[in-house]
Amino acid sequence: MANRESVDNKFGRKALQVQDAQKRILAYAVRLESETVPLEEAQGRYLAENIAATHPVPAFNRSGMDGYAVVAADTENCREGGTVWLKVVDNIPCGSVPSGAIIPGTAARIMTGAQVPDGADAVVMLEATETRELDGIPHVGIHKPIASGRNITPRGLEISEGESVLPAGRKIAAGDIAVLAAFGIPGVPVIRRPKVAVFATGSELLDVKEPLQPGKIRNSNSPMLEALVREAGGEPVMLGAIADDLDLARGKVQMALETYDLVITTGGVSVGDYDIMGDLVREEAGDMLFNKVAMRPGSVTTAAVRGGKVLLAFSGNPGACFVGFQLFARPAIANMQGAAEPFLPEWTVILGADYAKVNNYTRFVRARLEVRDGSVYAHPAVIDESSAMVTIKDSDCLIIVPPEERGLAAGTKVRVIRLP
Ligand SMILES: Nc1nc2c(c(=O)[nH]1)N[C@H]1C(S)=C(S)[C@@H](COP(=O)(O)OP(=O)(O)OC[C@H]3O[C@@H](n4cnc5c(N)ncnc54)[C@H](O)[C@@H]3O)O[C@H]1N2
Ligand code: MOO
Ligand SMILES: [Mg+2]
Repeated sequence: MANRESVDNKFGRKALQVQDAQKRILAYAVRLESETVPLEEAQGRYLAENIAATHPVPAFNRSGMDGYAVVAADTENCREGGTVWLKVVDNIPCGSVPSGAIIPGTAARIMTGAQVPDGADAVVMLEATETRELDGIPHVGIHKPIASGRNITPRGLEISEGESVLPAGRKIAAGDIAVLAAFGIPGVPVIRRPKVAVFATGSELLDVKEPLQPGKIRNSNSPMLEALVREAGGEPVMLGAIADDLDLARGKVQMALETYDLVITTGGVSVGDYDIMGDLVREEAGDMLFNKVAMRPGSVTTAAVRGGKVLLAFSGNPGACFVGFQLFARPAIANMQGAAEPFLPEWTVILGADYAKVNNYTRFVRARLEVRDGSVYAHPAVIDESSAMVTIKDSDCLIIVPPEERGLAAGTKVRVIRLP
């Protein structure tokens, strides 16, 4: 009788919608602690705190040209084609400060990026000037009037002191690095990378170094997951592959959940005789978040929580494992790093070829994006089965095919998840 019940339980899975499954995971895959990393190691990390400008940018009125800082009103007098001669009273290379203010009738030679002296309100570029000495004193000749403000970037134009510039949860890219450097932040507060344990189950699995044997395959999912974890900002901890043995898997899962922040497995989540991961999660039903999702591939994706840690058990089928990672593990790893937006971006694009498969579950079809005549097309992979491995490498998006569709014609607008 007990046996009968467990069989019913195994087959009678209730499918959750993808978004509900994601919500359940994110409720447990929460932000980790922060740490400080050197600026040169901050790229790709997520900011732990809001960063405010420590000074205005620019911090002083800055010359945008090599030339002469002048009082613009002085140049009015050359409107009729004449030349105005101004006494050069200062020389301001970049990195220096003016020795005094500019008064009408005087000018300062100034280089791009240097601080504009008080009193000056325009910089005339060198090419529009001539120089000569009058009574042994250098003078600059200007032939055309210049408007007040020309070639000067005023203090605080880009940002004022104290203004918020980088919000917490932002993924640090090159432009952010520039901002952090400019504001003198050599140690950047970021959320630590989650340690993500990965192991595969399957008595058919060989290591990459082993020769192929009859009936066996090399474990390609583990190295793929390792790369995906790293791409998502996690620190992969590779725990190898184990045979389809329930006790072995139980021990491994327990150790991994105690030691690491997140555990990902691949294989053995369906209803087959050796699908031990499914059995393992069902053993302690209270911990299960779900064991079926209304999606293809990866409908058998299973998730559990133990001691506050999340276990994501993906299908062994490579396509399902890949899609499962993108939909569930990537947002979990991003959320644990405090990402403001843990989900991959969705775009609306044009379907590049007919897609005839119909399904009562939402399909996530691996596809390749192409820009043609300024429009973006998504071309579904010819072989997109859950079990197909080789075409994963050709996909840079997943087309979302809703369940009610009766097949989609080329030219239809479709939503895609843009892969990194
Ligand atoms: N009677 C039913 N059979 C199956 C169902 C079902 O609902 N009823 N679901 C099918 C679907 S859908 C999928 S997806 C798979 C899920 O299989 P498992 O998650 O149990 O994975 P395995 O049985 O371990 O392996 C499936 C397939 O993938 C290969 N594999 C496994 N691990 C790896 C790895 N690390 N690297 C590369 N390839 C791997 C394995 O050799 C199998 O070919 O179940 C269907 N069956
Ligand atoms: O879970 Mo399976 O991948 O739907 O084909
Ligand atoms: Mg199986």
